[in-house]
Amino acid sequence: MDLPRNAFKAALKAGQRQIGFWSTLPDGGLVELLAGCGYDWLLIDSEHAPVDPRAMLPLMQAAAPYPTSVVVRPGWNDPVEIKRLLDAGAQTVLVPYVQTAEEARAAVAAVRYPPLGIRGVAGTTRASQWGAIEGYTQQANDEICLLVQVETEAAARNIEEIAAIDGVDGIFVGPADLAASMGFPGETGRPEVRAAVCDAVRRIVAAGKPAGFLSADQTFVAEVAEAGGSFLAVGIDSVLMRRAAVALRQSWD
Ligand SMILES: O=C(O)C(=O)C[C@H](O)[C@@H](O)CO
Repeated sequence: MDLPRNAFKAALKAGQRQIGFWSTLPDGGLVELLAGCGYDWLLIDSEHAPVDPRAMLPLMQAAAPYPTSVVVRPGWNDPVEIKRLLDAGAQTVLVPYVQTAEEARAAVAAVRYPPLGIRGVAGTTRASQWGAIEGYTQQANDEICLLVQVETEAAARNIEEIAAIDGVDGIFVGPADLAASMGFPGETGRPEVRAAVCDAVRRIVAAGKPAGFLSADQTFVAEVAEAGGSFLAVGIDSVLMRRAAVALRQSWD
């Protein structure tokens, strides 16, 4: 059996825009539904969702039959958590709250086997199809895609240094945390925040790395696309569900 090719990593490298969706409600049926909706990538969140690596596994399995690339977000830049997600079969990881080149380097080390990194080597895991993928340990680094999240003013100041780290395959700008760090918690729509996000995206692209973003506000996503953003999550399950449910109820007032 061959190591599955990481279509998302290849698309980013080729400069192809990837439209994604954000999954925060940890239910296999819902993830399966979303995986079949035609998005290029589906983020399964564990930073802000009650999902540990054990709970992540059935969610990844639910998405696996569909032509969407699964991106998992661990709770933190933690090599132990990242290792367990990779062993469970994740190939693309979005690491939150990376603020410096040193933290980016640590994230790279967490996803790579030695001698390039510190990922622990297991004899057999789901990632290697329980050993059916010959040479998994030798090839795995090539197909793992590491995305890091820049989401504070300090991190934004360090974009060029973070982008220069070999092994960082893309940089995602988190608008909610960036807004909070700028002193505007909960106000991602403010002009200052939008300008800061677009400036970060332009600098990431100028530094030679793909830039990512998430918003349920399509105008904001369009601004970020115009600034050069290429992996763009355009919706969040909980937001979509609540908006639709409230609108339906209101249609009966
Ligand atoms: O800072 C952000 O924005 C993100 O990191 C994304 C959020 O975590 C996501 O849950 C949407 O609010």
